[in-house]
Amino acid sequence: MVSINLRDVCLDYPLYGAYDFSLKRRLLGRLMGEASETRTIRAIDRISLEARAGARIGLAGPNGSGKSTLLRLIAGVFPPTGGQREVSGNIVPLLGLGAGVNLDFVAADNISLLLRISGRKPTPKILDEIWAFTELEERMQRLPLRMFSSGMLMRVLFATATAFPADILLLDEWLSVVDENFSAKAEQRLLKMVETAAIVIIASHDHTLLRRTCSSIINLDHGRIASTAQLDTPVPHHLELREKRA
Ligand SMILES: Nc1ncnc2c1ncn2[C@@H]1O[C@H](COP(=O)(O)OP(=O)(O)OP(=O)(O)O)[C@@H](O)[C@H]1O
Repeated sequence: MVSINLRDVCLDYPLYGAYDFSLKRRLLGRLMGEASETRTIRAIDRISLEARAGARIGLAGPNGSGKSTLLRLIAGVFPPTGGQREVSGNIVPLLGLGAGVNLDFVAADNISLLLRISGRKPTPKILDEIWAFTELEERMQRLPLRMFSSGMLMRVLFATATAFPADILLLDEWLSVVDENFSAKAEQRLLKMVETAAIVIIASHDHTLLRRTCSSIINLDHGRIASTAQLDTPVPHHLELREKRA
């Protein structure tokens, strides 16, 4: 059964020596037995959340309130520092351009790697289908991702992430970099995934988008749940994906 169960999860980002940029001082400090200064920032603070099939959850809250971090935590990109995370079902995380790729590897190898990470076998047929969806030149498959523009990179990542249906779809900022032609095609594919996914969680500053799309909205503040609003069942298919974030 598809489900997400978070119990009192916390996530601390380590800020290694963020306040001391002197390597010499840090090395000397270590030699002299000073306790190493690893400060942390608590991005998620004891959040509990349950979601079952059919859930459409919006994450709202000001900049830095923890929306992206919570999505990454659900996706398994970061293990929680504390609390428990139980997730059943395959996750498609559309979280951002950097997630999970090695810019020095060629595009084809990155695609294979991403497929393997999500438990899929990168057969030549699947690789061809993914590349066809990107509409990029054939030769670019053999170029390192470092040489791709952000729009091209977005195409590759989007085509790969959405090649298979999702049980759990996680959406953070996305699609705004891609040009109009690709965006329409991507939007169609994504709408289909939103329709068919058992659980969808969307982080956004756009309250109208969240109200139209979600059945509940969780407001985050300083990494905590400040409030949760239950909404009437949203009107389906009205997801405007070309939002720009504040
Ligand atoms: N890689 C990181 N290293 C250290 N701190 C981080 C990192 N990423 C985020 N943070 C901190 O974690 C907190 C939550 O950030 P997060 O990006 O999850 O917020 P957000 O609600 O998604 O913000 P926004 O609306 O601006 O995208 C912030 O205080 C931020 O500074």
